[in-house]
Amino acid sequence: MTYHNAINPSVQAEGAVYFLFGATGDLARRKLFPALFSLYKEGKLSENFAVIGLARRPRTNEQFRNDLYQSISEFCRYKVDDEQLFQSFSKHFEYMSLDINNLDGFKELNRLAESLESRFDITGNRLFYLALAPSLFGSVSLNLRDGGLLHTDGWHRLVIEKPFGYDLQSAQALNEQLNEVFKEEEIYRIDHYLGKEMVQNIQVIRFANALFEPLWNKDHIANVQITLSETVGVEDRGGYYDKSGALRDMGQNHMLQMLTMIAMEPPSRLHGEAIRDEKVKVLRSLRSYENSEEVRKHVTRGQYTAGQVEQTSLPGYREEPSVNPDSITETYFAAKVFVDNFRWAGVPFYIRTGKRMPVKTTEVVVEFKSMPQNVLFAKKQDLAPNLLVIRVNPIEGIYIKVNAKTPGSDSAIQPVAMEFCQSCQIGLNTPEAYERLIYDAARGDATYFTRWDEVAQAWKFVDRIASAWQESSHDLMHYPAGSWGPERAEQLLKDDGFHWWPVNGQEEDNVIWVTNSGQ
Ligand SMILES: NC(=O)C1=CN([C@@H]2O[C@H](COP(=O)(O)OP(=O)(O)OC[C@H]3O[C@@H](n4cnc5c(N)ncnc54)[C@H](OP(=O)(O)O)[C@@H]3O)[C@@H](O)[C@H]2O)C=CC1
Ligand SMILES: O=C1O[C@H](COP(=O)(O)O)[C@@H](O)[C@H](O)[C@H]1O
Repeated sequence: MTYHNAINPSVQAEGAVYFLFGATGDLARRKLFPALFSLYKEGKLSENFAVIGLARRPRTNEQFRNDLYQSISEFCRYKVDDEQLFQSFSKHFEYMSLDINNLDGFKELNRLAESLESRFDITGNRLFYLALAPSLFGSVSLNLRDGGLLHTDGWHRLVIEKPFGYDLQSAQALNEQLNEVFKEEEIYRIDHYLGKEMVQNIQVIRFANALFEPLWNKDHIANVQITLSETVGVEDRGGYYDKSGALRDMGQNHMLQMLTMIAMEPPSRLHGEAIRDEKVKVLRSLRSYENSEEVRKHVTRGQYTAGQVEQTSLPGYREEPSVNPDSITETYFAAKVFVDNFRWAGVPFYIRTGKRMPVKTTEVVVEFKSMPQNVLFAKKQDLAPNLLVIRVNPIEGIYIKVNAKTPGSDSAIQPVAMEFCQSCQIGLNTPEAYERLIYDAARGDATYFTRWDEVAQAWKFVDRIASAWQESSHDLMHYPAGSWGPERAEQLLKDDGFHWWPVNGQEEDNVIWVTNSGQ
């Protein structure tokens, strides 16, 4: 079963020129070059492709290909052990120094693209990847049009990075700018979490298992917990992050997108648009907090102070060199969210994300409602609820927690966690999110990119919280680096009789593990 646009997953992407704006930047180096190399190595790129790296600083083609080599050696999941393979890959790469405000430069770029199209037998398909600050997106698209780069017979696609705006209003303005040049179906808005193996697997786990789907509703599910914790701090990204904060950086996009994957209805057809239609319905059903008091009741925010992670002493957020020393930006938030539809009425979705947490992990815990107390269990032992845990990162896999008789005892009951650890499989080398997403964009499959109406709905929800926070910062809590965030975030669940389940293998002592991980 596939949820792609009926595209054969084994096909090669059509020939195209990839215009990589921001080719000297961090994203290109750490993610995009390695992703292109993996696709090439796996035969997913045909020989009819060319990549033009674009940025202001001067680089010869030789220097650029050297950068490419360094980046792949350091960050790619495949080793560059075959020199001949790298040579045949890198000959598709050229570099041009271009300031995106220089229209004449775009005309020259068009000439370079035409010559590469003729050299590599490419029929006019052009993919423009903007690994640039979002403030440059509008100018680039206008100059692509005015520089004549869209006058070819093939398709034209624009891939853009996050963040898509700062709030609904700025996102709308950006979208209007892009729409002057590109149609919605030509715009591919990246949310790299949608390219992650286990995020895509959520649909299969849900819709391909009779064990789960019939129970996937308010009658059987007590709550859902989504955790995206990071050990890293803000480091040198303060210029961006201090204006953004955790809510905009992770909440508006990755967290709400994961929530939609958990909460959406089955799509009516196996088609990308049908899936995106269902996701946007979830976003429309999010209960908007009525006033600032409601926001404060349901959402907790925090900022890290100095502390320790893995025995290393770390500075507080305000001591980071790239951050304003009086900053009130949140590096953590946790929220209780409701999806007001028939399926989910009354079920809390608890979401949390933070920097400088004790572990790096992305996990979804689905907690099922408890069984009624049963006379069979004479000792009146509390039964642990069943859990389905979807592990997205760093371990990829799932486990379910059930109750079973403690071996050898008369009636004692013990939780048993049965795990399928996908990333522990020997020889399994899961594709990186960016590989899937570049490959999908090259094949015209926008399923795992965010559509404008999804982005707009997500901003509506987030703007309500952000505007309440703007009124006063007295609810900003502090937490030491290396902790799980403010105590108030625990209370959010305690008030409802729940608690955050331990993540990332930090399970309770009394659980029996049955796992394929070999541990
Ligand atoms: N880095 C990451 O892990 C992630 C990044 N992103 C997003 O990706 C985008 C790029 O991020 P990142 O690579 O980290 O940023 P960097 O600051 O590392 O790179 C920015 C790039 O833009 C180029 N550039 C800047 N101004 C111009 C201009 N006027 N004309 C032409 N090129 C220009 C720079 O090159 P030069 O100075 O030579 O012109 C450089 O190549 C951002 O939107 C970011 O939010 C999203 C998720 C993760
Ligand atoms: O988009 C972003 O994501 C990263 C975390 O991504 P992951 O794939 O490593 O989980 C986060 O560090 C960054 O602040 C944010 O902009």
